Amino acid sequence: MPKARTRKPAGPPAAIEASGVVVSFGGTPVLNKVGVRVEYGQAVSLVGRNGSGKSTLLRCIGGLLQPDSGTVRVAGVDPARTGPALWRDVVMLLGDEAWYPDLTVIEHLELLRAVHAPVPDDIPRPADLLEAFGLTERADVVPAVLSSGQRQRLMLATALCRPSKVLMLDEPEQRLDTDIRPILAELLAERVKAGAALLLASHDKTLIDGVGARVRSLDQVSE
Ligand SMILES: Nc1ncnc2c1ncn2[C@@H]1O[C@H](COP(=O)(O)OP(=O)(O)OP(=O)(O)O)[C@@H](O)[C@H]1O
Repeated sequence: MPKARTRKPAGPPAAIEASGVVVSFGGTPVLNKVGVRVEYGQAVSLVGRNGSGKSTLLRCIGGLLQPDSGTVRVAGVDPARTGPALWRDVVMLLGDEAWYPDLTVIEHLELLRAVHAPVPDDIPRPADLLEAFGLTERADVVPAVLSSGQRQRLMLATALCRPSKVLMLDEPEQRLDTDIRPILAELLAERVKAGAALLLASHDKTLIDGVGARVRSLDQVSE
């Protein structure tokens, strides 16, 4: 009698898994069967020339864009079809800024911490994050009066002041002075060390090396 084939039990789902992703805009292909996988405790950076589809892939993984075909899973679920429970553990900085015009810089961080309470001790406190990002002097102003680089720093502080298991950041180094980049890398590396999955779209060597990211090129797959 033939032996019954034993199937290897499936392990826990990856933090991020995209496979065979196809996206076209107006008939022009942008992503042609692209995939990426990020485990918890890992960092991956998407690289590729301008227009190679890095932001488009991030938007698919963030559930903001439905691919023409292919599979996207975040923590094992389809991000386009899931409820709020998944998003509580996910930080996405995909380019769109959104502020409460009547809340100060530090109040934005305090609000996020209150929503995510109880916040574990390994998550940096608002005052420490403002200091790390050089915003201490700006703690009590509203975002509208910040420079664009200061708003980018605040955006990053909001991403890091709350617990998360998955972080997706599109060019987080944009508009940052070079002296802030190693600080950002260190803060992100701490999150990865604590078990979070980090998916970047970035060519910044300080950031890629600082977080120990594996590089995933989108050029190779589109050529
Ligand atoms: N909503 C849209 N409608 C039409 N075309 C789009 C749309 N979004 C992106 N594209 C096109 O898809 C291609 C990939 O864009 P995407 O922003 O994903 O590239 P990228 O690799 O992130 O580029 P960059 O390095 O310049 O940030 C580009 O040609 C862009 O013009």
